[in-house]
Amino acid sequence: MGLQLLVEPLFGGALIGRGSWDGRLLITAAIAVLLPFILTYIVTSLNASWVTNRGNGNPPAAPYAVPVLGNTSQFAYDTEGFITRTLRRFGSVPFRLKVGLETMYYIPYGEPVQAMFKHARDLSMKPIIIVAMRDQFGMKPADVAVYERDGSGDMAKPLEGWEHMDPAHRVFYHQHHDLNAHLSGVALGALMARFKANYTSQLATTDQAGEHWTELPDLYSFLRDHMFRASCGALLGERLFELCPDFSRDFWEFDKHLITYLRRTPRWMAPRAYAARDRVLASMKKWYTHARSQLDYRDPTLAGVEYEPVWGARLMRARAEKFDKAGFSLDGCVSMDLGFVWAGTANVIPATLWVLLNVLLSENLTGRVMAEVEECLDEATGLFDVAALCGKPLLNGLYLESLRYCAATTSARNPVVDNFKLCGWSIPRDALMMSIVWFGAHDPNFWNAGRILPSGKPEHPVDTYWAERFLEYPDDPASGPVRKPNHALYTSSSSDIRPEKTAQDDKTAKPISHTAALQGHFYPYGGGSRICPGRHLAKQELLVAVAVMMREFEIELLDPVSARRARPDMRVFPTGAMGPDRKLPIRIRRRTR
Ligand code: HEM
Repeated sequence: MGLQLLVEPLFGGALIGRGSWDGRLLITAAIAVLLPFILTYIVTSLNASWVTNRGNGNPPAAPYAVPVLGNTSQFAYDTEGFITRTLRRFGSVPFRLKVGLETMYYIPYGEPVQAMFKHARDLSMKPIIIVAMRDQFGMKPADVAVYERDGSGDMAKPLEGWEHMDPAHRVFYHQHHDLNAHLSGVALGALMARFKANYTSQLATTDQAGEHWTELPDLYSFLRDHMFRASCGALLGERLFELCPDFSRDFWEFDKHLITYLRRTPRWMAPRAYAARDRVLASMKKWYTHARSQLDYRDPTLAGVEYEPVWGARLMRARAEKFDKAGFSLDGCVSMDLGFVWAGTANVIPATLWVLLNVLLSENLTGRVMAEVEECLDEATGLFDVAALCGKPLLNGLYLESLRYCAATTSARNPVVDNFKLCGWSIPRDALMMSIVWFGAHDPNFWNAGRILPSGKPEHPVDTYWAERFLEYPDDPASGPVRKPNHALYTSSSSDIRPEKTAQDDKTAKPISHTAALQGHFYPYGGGSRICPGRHLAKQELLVAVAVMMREFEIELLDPVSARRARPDMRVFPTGAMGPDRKLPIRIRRRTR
């Protein structure tokens, strides 16, 4: 009877009701076709429950219905829905996924992901970096082999058994070291100063906006193109855009197709996607060839020079030298640096959009943001003081909420030791472990979602952007990012909650983002010793980008109803921070001062 209920909607109740021979034959055929899937699902579900209750050993496998394919199609084509459902089933128990011919281990938010970040010494990022280089950035097999050869880890001391490896071949270590050294301290200050100067001068001189209102088709494209140019100019130098004027257009076309590359869609099925990647790689190659022909990165007069226009940041010279010594081909170097440009821009720019959009959507927020921003302007230079911006409570809150709202970044590791244990579960050596920040960042039971409305629904559900979510206001016990157990705090009858905060309130607010408070629910930059090396740059760029945009222009959304409905574009989930799912037409004019 159960099976009949299942096949009826598929094969037509009328036919079955008639009781004809044809109908019965069809039912029998349908049962014969579906039975293996149903049985597979039942067996894998029972097994999952049994292993989960056992509480140790190899983590349970997520149930599936299709024998050989396992979870492949759900994971590849409905990642968000599938992982949400599976997390509901397993709670904080890590689980196995059968994707393609590989097994991966999904690490839930909370305690398990914190444990993963803590065990840096026993874990590596090698497999995921190789996958990204090969599938995303088009690295060829000979160059992938340079990566594969290195099992020495990314710490200064090589892993056991790798002590005698040629130090020049330790690509993971050099990359990790150079990124951390050149994206912090003095180098970060120099990078940021260039970003700020580039971006401020671009916005001051753009002919897309003047003293009269001009309509533009999309706020995101406007922001994206200026931020991208300023950021790439600061990192790779101004020659890049002189040599490749279409670099920005080609890059974002490439970025749009990222999910296609990650799904390993064959080239013949997605020729436009691969053509876009070919174009952006060709541009990077042109720049690389030019830089090599113009300036020897070993030139002793360049030592200590943070920036020159040919190679850009000192980091780029350091990378080129290490890549050459490791044995990468020119194409290999190009893929490496396309990866770096992508990491350096493709998350921070969408994250900036959500701050800007939400500020523009609310008069109250616009006023409060302008109040903070004005206090950070250095009148003498006409430029913003980055440290002052980073210290402003509301701006911090907007930045954090934006990452919570739009980031679907992945942290992946694999054990490099036998018998690796995570919260009591055994993960085999070399197995791929992964965790996506989105799920913890959207857990409705964890985050403060504001007051409970008379309808019983929260005022600021986790799938909406709430400017004050990360802020703790001393006179508002219902504030702060984590939902408190005292339900009465959030009921709308609680008269001491003022619906709208003021600039004065913001001065007293404290942004809360430390790991202990957020209990493994918020890791947009990953964590542990392999946390994103560009996180400081990202935060500073985002705040400067918003401040300069708000100070330079008056911007009005032409269709605020549609803009209010804009959500992260889930079609690209989980490739990183997601931009909006629609165009955001605006009118814009320069502020008169
Ligand atoms: C909002 C912006 C950003 C987000 C959300 C983000 C997120 C991440 C995440 C999740 C990782 C993996 C970390 C882990 O597995 O624990 C990562 C790695 C990385 N990020 Fe970022 N990132 C951002 C901005 C930047 C910027 C501005 C740069 C550089 C200019 C950058 C450069 C990198 C690099 C090079 C890696 C790989 C590190 C390695 O190989 O060890 N990121 N990022």
